[in-house]
Amino acid sequence: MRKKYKRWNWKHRCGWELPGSTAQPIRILQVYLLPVLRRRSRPVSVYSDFFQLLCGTVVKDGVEGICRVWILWHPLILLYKYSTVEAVLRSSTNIEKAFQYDLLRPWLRDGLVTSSGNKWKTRRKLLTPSFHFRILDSFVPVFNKQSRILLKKLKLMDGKDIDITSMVTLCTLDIICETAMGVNIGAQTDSESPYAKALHKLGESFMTRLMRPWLWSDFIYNRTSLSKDFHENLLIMSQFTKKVINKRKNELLETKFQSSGDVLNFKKARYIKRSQGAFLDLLLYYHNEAKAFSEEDIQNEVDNFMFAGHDTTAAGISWTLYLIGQNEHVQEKLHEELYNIFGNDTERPITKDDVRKMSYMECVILESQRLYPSAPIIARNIKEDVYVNGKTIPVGSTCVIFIYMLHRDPEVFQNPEKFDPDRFLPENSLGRHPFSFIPFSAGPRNCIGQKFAMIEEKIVIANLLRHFRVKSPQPRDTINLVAQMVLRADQPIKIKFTSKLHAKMVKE
Ligand code: HEM
Repeated sequence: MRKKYKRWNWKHRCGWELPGSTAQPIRILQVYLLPVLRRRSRPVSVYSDFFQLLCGTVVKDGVEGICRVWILWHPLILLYKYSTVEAVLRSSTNIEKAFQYDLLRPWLRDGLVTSSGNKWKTRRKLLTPSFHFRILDSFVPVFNKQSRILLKKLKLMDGKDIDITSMVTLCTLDIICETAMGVNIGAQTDSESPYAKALHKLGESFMTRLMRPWLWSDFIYNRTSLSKDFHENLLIMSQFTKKVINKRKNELLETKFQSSGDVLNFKKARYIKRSQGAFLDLLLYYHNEAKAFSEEDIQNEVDNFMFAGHDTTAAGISWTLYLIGQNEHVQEKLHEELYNIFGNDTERPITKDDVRKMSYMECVILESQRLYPSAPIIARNIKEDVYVNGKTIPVGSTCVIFIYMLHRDPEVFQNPEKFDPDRFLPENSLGRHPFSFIPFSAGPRNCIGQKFAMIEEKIVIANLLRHFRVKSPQPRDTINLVAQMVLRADQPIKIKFTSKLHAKMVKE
């Protein structure tokens, strides 16, 4: 008991010593908690106010990249400069996710996103080969196929303002289902897909709970209708993944028995070389041959890929298209790059070599991730004291890596609000600190899917720009941001797609 008190006292003393404002809890109450309790405003606008409050607090009260915020009795330490961020992310001890991630546990269980300690280390080592470049290359046809379905749908809406995020999300969902599980759920063509709906609702329920601290207690939450809905959707989702896993397992076992020569040579490399739904196949290899994964473990990891791998890329693609539609000269340069690769051929599927040639496209995607990082905030539970700029961040506190503000550090990115993809040209990136731009996080717990995401984004955007010119009618300063599971706008992002042929005729 005394030990616990001492630790509590130490944490609070350190909390008070770190830069921050004493008036801040009152602002949180005013801006966030009371409106949510009174239910007077749309939740999304309250979340947006809260996000702005956090950004404002950091600017006003933070010192040298650290800002302490009290959430009730718990100090939250916001870090937003490369020097402070590096101290936490580089550590091999401070790899445990913050307690807020525990709210995801009923969904993600002990998968890669939420696990910690030795379990996480072993899993990460086993799963890294799933993102081998050969496997990623084998996904290129899926990226092409699904982005062409999106293209066809957009062609039917030529010249109209379209809510881009919802359409792109269905496309990236189809992509992750096909690449992670080897099944096409056809979410783009069947808007009633029960799996897609359940996944979407799970995300919403999680956010609703996260933003209401009184629901963090299981005792209270389990008595609400929100929890009932959450568990109903969870059941739909897990039944679906279970079915897919069993089917694929039986298929692989059958192939194995048919060609008995393979049984003895059932090596990982062969699996990687042959697999179609590679993530699942590799997991099944670990299950069948190496006995390293139970069926439940496989399901956990598939659910984790589904969670981490589609909203993030959808946000990335949507914000990039939005920014392209706002910047005519950037769009011009992109069209030129695509013309140099494909000429006038708009139909040929994109190959892995084409992807490597899209160097300006890469700068555009990275600059979009700088301004609108899909994951604007991540958090760690501090397991070992961290010393930064002569200050101590004590064991037991929660560190928030504020990626959104980190990417706006004027000492690193001059005129930070300006959209300027040239910042990422090799000559302009020289000497930039590696922790000053981290859309995929950094250090041992960085994003395992970052190469996957970059290839996917390039192919989807390129396939659209080979056919369309894009225009974004909403100016940037009219869009408020909301940090939900990914960074979103508080209103649908509209984009007008005009087929190039049509655009040319209008010009003439
Ligand atoms: C633009 C797209 C993406 C962005 C910006 C992104 C960003 C991130 C970030 C910031 C983290 C660290 C999260 C944390 O510390 O809490 C992360 C982790 C992770 N991401 Fe991504 N991600 C993207 C796409 C993907 C894709 C496509 C996949 C899978 C196919 C994926 C799988 C994962 C997994 C499994 C983790 C947990 C890794 C670990 O803890 O070892 N991500 N991602």
